[in-house]
Amino acid sequence: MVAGFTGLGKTSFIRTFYGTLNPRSLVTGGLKSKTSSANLLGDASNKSPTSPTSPNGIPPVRPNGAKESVAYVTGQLVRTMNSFEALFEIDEGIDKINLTLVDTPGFVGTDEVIDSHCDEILRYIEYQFDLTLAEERKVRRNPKAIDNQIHACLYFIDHSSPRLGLSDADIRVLKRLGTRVNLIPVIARGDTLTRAQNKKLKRAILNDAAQNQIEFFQFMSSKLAKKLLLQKSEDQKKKRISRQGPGDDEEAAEQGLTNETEEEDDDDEDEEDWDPEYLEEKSHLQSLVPFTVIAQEEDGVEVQDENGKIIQGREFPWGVLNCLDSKHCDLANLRSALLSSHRQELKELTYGYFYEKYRTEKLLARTKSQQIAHQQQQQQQQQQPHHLKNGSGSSHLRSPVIIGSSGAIVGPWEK
Ligand SMILES: Nc1nc2c(ncn2[C@@H]2O[C@H](COP(=O)(O)OP(=O)(O)OP(=O)(O)O)[C@@H](O)[C@H]2O)c(=O)[nH]1
Repeated sequence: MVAGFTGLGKTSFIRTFYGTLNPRSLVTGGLKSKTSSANLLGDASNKSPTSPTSPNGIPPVRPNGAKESVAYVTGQLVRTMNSFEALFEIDEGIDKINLTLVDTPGFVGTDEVIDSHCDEILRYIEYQFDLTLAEERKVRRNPKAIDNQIHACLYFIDHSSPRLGLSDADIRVLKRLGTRVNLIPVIARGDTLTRAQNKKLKRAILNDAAQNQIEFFQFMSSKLAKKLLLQKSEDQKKKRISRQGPGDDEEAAEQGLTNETEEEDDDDEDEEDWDPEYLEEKSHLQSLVPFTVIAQEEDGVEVQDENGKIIQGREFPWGVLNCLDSKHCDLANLRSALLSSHRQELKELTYGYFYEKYRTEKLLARTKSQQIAHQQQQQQQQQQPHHLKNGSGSSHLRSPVIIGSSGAIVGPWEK
């Protein structure tokens, strides 16, 4: 899912991202619509970004057909007025993936409007949780049930404002979205930033996030990063000592690096087993956060590299920019993290943390509402005239029946 303020390049990103995929065939919208497709902002005919959802609070379903999905990612670029789910079945190495790209309308307007727009996004994410919850409650679960969850929300940050970093509105939105989804910060239109500006901006965003307790998805935990750093410097020291001879062993011991590394907690046993190359990749990805991306040229403009090969890029009077060149921007790294190296980790966090948290909150809320309903019933019974309390009147219920929060009738056995 992409989210953020209007005009930052979210749709352009989705289109460029699509250009990097190997689509097998397009999954028809009907397949997804039965289980999860939902339009965040109401009916497609309603063009207002602040239009309400259906009365029951669940966003109405709007299926996207195969044709629509392709048209969306290849047609003319227009402002996103309604959210859009594009579904693709892709080949990623040896894996076959059902990938859903969710575009959302950009935030615009007063704080109140932005907050209600954020509500819509949250409701959408929670709606996907509800679908999983409903599936889990079934006696016979559907073995072919589609993975509905939003595993990553790429949050686009504006870099045109004079104040570097996150705006107050970004902070408010990020704090809320971060309770429900893996957040990955993105700086779009990277071609408009120099290397120094980009570096400064990244630092400012991370500082603002840390100061405001906003947690982005960690490609590598700080503990593991520290461990890796110590390991590296230890390796370097060892190399230096072997070059200089045995006399310098003591110096290495004095540094205490080896011990320090071993003293680190043992609760990262799984991480210890990771292949060093994977650790390197994790560390590199973490160093890129927030990811700077550049979208390809729009309106069918063909861009060729110096060898005449057509590429996803942008052409300037001074040269050609390749969106997938890691020297130009972080798009290729982000793509590989989302679809390959961190795909599983993102999914595990979604189910193991965000979904579980939502499920617990929901169950607790249900229990509480049942308790309140029960207390109210008891109070009503106590206030009833004496002859009704003794069972001689119309009250024939021996045990209280409670209407649960879901509307289901539950008995005292449920307490
Ligand atoms: N120079 C440059 N322009 C870009 C880039 N990405 C997008 N744009 C331009 O920025 C404008 C807005 O892009 P969109 O992709 O529509 O932005 P959006 O965030 O989806 O906007 P909303 O639909 O309002 O939410 C378009 O004119 C794009 O061509 C980029 O990497 N570099």
